[in-house]
Amino acid sequence: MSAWPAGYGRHILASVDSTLNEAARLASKLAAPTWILAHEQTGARGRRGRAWSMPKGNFAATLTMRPNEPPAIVALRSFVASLALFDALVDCTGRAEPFALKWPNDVLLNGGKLAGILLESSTQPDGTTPLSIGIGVNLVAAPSKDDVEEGALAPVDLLSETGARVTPEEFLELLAVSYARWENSFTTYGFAPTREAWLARAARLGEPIRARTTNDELFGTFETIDDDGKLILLTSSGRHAIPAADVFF
Ligand SMILES: O=C(O)CCCC[C@@H]1SC[C@@H]2NC(=O)N[C@@H]21
Repeated sequence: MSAWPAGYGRHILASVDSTLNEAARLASKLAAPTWILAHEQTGARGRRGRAWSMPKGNFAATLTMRPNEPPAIVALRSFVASLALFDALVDCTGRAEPFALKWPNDVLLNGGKLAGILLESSTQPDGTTPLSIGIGVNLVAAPSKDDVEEGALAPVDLLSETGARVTPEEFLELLAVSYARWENSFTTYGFAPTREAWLARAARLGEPIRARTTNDELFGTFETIDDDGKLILLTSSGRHAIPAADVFF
C-alpha cells in the first residue's frame, strides 16, 4: 500500500450528510488540502441537483483545497481528478483496459458508470476560489438502475465487474497518492499534459454522441476537448464548443 502524500490532510467520518457539505463547513479552518471520507452519507448529491445513492462499502470523499488561480483554471481540476481516479482503479485491479473517462467527469468500467465527480467552488471576496471535489465510486455495489435517469449508462460496481475487493480507506490512500501526482503535473506544466492524458483514456472519442445542455440537444462527433476542457462536437451545423452538458452514447 502506498504512503499518504505529503502536504495533504485527511478526515474519516462514520456518517455525514454529504462530504461536500462537510468540506464547506470545514474549508475556512483547513490550511492544507484535505480529504474528507465518509462511510455513510445521508444526503449525498450528484451533478445537476440529482441525488447520489451510496450503498454501504462504496467510496465517498471530498478533497477540499484553496488553489490561488482564476475560476476557469480551478475548474480544470475535474480532469485532474478523473485521471487520478483512473490510476487508482488501475492500481486496484492491475488492469487499464476496462476503464474509460466520460466527459465531463465520469469513470466507466466495461461501459457502465462506476464513478462520478462533482466540483463545487465559489470565489471569495479575497479573490481565492476554494474548491471541493466530491468523488463517489461504486466499490462493492451499484445503485439500482431505477435510480438513474432514462438514457443514462447503467451503474456498475468494481467488485462485481473485476473481483477486486477494496475498502474505502484503502481506495482513499491510492486515490490521494495518484491525485497528488496529477495535481503536481497540472500546477507545474499546466493543462496540456492533463488534457493529452485525459484524451488518451476518453470514451467514444471520434464517435457519435449526444450532448444535452440546459437549452439544447446536439448530436455529432466527439472530436476532442479544447484547452479550456470544453467538449468539441462536430455537428451538421458546424463545430460547437460545449462548456457543460450531459452526454449520452
Ligand atoms: O453525479 C455525479 O456523477 C457526481 C456524483 C458525486 C458523488 C460524490 S460522493 C462524495 C461527494 N459527496 C456528495 O454529496 N457528492 C459527492
